[in-house]
Parts: sequence; structure tokens; C-alpha cells
Amino acid sequence: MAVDEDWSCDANDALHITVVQPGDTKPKTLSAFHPQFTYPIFGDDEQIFGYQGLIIRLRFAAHDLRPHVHISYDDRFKSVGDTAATDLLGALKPFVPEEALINLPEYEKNVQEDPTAKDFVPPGKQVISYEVDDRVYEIWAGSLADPAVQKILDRAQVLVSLFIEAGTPVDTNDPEWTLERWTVFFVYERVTPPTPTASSYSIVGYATTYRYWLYQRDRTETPAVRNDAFPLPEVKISELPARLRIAQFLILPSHHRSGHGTHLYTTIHAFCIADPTIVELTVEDPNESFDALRDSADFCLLQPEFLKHDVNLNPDPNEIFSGKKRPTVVPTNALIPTQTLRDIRTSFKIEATQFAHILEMFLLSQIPKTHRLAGGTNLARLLIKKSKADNPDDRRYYWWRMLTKQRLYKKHRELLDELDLTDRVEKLDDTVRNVEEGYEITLKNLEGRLPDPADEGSAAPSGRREKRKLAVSDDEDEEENGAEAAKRPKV
Ligand SMILES: CC(=O)SCCNC(=O)CCNC(=O)[C@H](O)C(C)(C)COP(=O)(O)OP(=O)(O)OC[C@H]1O[C@@H](n2cnc3c(N)ncnc32)[C@H](O)[C@@H]1OP(=O)(O)O
Repeated sequence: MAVDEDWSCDANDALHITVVQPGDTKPKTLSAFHPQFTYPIFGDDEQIFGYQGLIIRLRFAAHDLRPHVHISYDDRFKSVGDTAATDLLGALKPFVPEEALINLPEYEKNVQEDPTAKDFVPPGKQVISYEVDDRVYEIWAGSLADPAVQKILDRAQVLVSLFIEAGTPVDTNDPEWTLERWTVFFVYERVTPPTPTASSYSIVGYATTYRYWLYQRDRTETPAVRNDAFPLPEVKISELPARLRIAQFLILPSHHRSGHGTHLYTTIHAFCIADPTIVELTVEDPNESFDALRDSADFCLLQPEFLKHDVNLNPDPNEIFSGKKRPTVVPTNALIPTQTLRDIRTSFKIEATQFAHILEMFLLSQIPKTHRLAGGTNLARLLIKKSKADNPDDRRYYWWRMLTKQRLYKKHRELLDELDLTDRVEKLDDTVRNVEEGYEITLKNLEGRLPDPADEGSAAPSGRREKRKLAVSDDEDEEENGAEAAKRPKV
């Protein structure tokens, strides 16, 4: 036990990642940070055994990500029987390219004297350029079938294991037709080259996306067996209708919370809109922080559209019924303009669940805060009065809860139906409350960045950007966790 304590260290602390660029005589560090995870490399407990004063330095050249691994330590445990120090190179080799394992002077010389650096441009094509705090950034995009894209991605892949939980590197050895499904987006900063031969680009982050074929049946056509000539004509995967799926999305820690993630996401979204073969944008296993980023970005995109179309909850949907009898189902079509919303969703190519989140958030924001739970509305009284509440905003809020509950119920129906009625009602109630709290956090974060015409009851926009404390999700992946999974605590 004492041996463990003296000779074990935290792998996340031991691993130092640095981004370097040429200096006066040898490369200098542009930024340095530790990984978020090392469990894929060093095991679940993220501990390394057998070293004292261990530093594993993972260097990347700022422009082309040329990598290097350097290991140093004060002392190494001498093997006793089966107990031996962790084989560091053995653990790292599957994650870093072979080229990273050369000696340090050679690597430094390669970075310092790189003859191609001066003329380096990121791979693919430049998509946009933007400024943050007087610094200029560019987003470039290219197909993974392009060897230049492949080279940078191969060098960057280790970062997936270090920063994206459960993320797996993309296999760049796949055949070309499947590599063509992938588009990689790179975010670079334009920097003043530190030496006359250095590059003017410095990496900020990147995202990988792939086309996911979308089966669309033409319902006007009756299915029939046809004797078409075989083999069938070659189909180009890039021409088939598809969903675009964001697989890996990463901004380097030294650039976090400066809006780069948002720029990258909105650029990918604009790319989808511009491509007629892409039907919608989806995301593979988003985490809490990505959800927060995506919710904010999608809300900013859709809010003007909702306002333009006067989207709001009808406080009196029952008027369309005969009068006396309350409908037994939520009168969705009478509550919201479903056809208009369907059109907005299709034209903005937003996935159905994500669209529902943004719509619910928007509808909530249109109810003055004093009539929402966050503003202290009297829920007990509203639950007695229901759709007969005197104030139209109270009725709107009542219907907002019904509409949201309806979606949640449909999504988690199998699980909820296993509960008895009282438990089911309680579970759904808790879930809608959690969902609402999540929306309120995002809305508060957005205060000051967006006009909030309906929010007469809340304080004037402060412009303060608060950190989100929880994220809400009821994506398919969450279903098995039951209705409570709609609220996931933020780490
Ligand atoms: C599909 C996937 O790959 S999911 C995995 C996503 N990637 C990762 O988690 C890797 C490590 N993390 C990152 O790369 C970055 O932190 C990202 C991509 C999640 C965010 O990138 P950033 O450039 O920092 O985002 P950006 O500055 O645009 O933030 C926009 C909004 O998103 C939300 N947000 C961003 N990061 C976080 C976070 N860590 N926690 C909570 N909310 C967050 C906030 O609302 C933020 O607005 P604010 O800064 O005004 O509060």
C-alpha cells in the first residue's frame, strides 16, 4: 500500500499538453493545459504507477499539429516480482502517431526550421473569418478523403481521448468512398508569425462531421419489384439525402468561453443549410457543455423566426371545441401553429427533439416571468383553475406545461406506463419542472444578448452571462434512464 502511495500519480496531472511555435532559438510554448480525461490511455482510475516527478509532455506545433511525446521523471520504481512501473510508451503508442516518438532535439529542429511553415494554409477551403477581441480567426473545411485533412486529423486524434468522454478517434484508413462522407472543420487563429519563417496560423479547435444516409420513402409511389439492369449505376454518397452528424467537437482549453465553439457550430449549421442534400443536423452523444452551446446557438437562430411568424401559445384553445366539454387530449393544433412550425423546422434543418426544446424554451420566454414558476407564480392555484384561470398568461403557462408534458410523456411512454397513475403524474410533474428549470437557466444566460419583448415581469437585461448549472435532455439515448433523466446535473 505504501508502495502505491509513493509511486502512484494522477495521470491527468502528469500529462502536460503544450502548443508550440518557433521562438528566437528554439520552439516556445504558446499555451499549456492538462487533459480532462486519461482513462482511455491509463485505465479507469487514471493513475500511473512507478514514477516520481513524472512529466509526460505532449507537444503540438501550432499550425500543422506536428506532435511530440517527451517523458521525464526523477525516479522510477524498480520491478519487484510482478509489480513494475507502467509501460508509458506502450500505453501511449496506440494513441499518438509514430512520428511523435522521435527525440526532442530533432522535433525542436523540425518545428524551428520547418521550411513549409511560412506558406502553410489550413487544409480544405476557408469557410468564414471572424474577429473576437481584435483577434482574427478563420474556419476551414475539407473532406477527409483529402490527405492534407487526414494528416492534421491523425495528429489531432489523441485529443479526442483526452477531452471528449467516450469519444473514439475516426478511422482514417477507411476506403475513400466512406472517407468522403466526412467533412472536417478546423478553427485557426491568424497570428503574427513569431519568426520570418514561421506560420501565421495557430490551431484553436476542430469538429468532425459525417453524412448519415436518410431513408426517404416516396409515399406517392406504390412499392413494386423492378427488373433494373444490374449492377446499378454508381451512386455518390455525397449526393444522397443525408443527415449531417457532428461526431467530435473540440475547442482547445486555452480558447474556451470566447465564442469559438458557437462560431464553429453555427458554421456547420450554415453548411447544412447551404447543402440541398442535407436534410438535418444531428449530434452524436452531445455532453452537457455542448448541449448548452447548441441550445444557446439554436435559440438565437430561431427566436427571430418565431417572432416574425408571431408564434405564441393560444391561451384559449378550448374555444374551438363545443364549449362545455374539456378535450381529453392536449389540443396541440389549436395551441400552436403546427404547420408553420413544421415549415420552420424543415427550413432550418433542426432535428425534431432539439427543435421541440427550442420551441418550448421560446414559448416559455413569451410568458411574462411573473406568471412562470421562476417568477413565483402560484402553481397550486393554477392547478385548480387550469385552463379556466382568469389571466391569459396564467392560461398560457398552464398550456405550456401540458404541451411539454405531452412531449415528455410520448417520449417516455413505455417507462411511465409501468407506474401507477399517481406515481406517473408525480414523475411527469417532476420532469417538466426540471426541464423548465433548465430552460430558465439558458434563458437567463441569453439575457442581454437577445431582445426579450414579452418579459415585462423580469428585471431589465443585465448582459451578465451566467454559467449554466444543469442541462436538459430527453434524447433517445436517455430514454432507458426514465423520465428523471430529462435533467442531468452539470459537472
Ligand atoms: C459531439 C461532441 O463532441 S460533445 C463533446 C464536446 N466537446 C468537449 O466537451 C471537449 C472539451 N470542451 C470543449 O471543446 C469546449 O468546452 C466546448 C466545445 C464544449 C465549448 O466551446 P467554447 O468555445 O468554450 O464555447 P462558447 O464560448 O462558444 O460557449 C457558448 C456557450 O455554451 C455554453 N458553454 C460552453 N462551455 C460550457 C461549459 N463548460 N459548461 C456550461 N456551459 C458551457 C455557455 O452557455 C456558453 O456561453 P457563455 O460563455 O456566454 O456562458
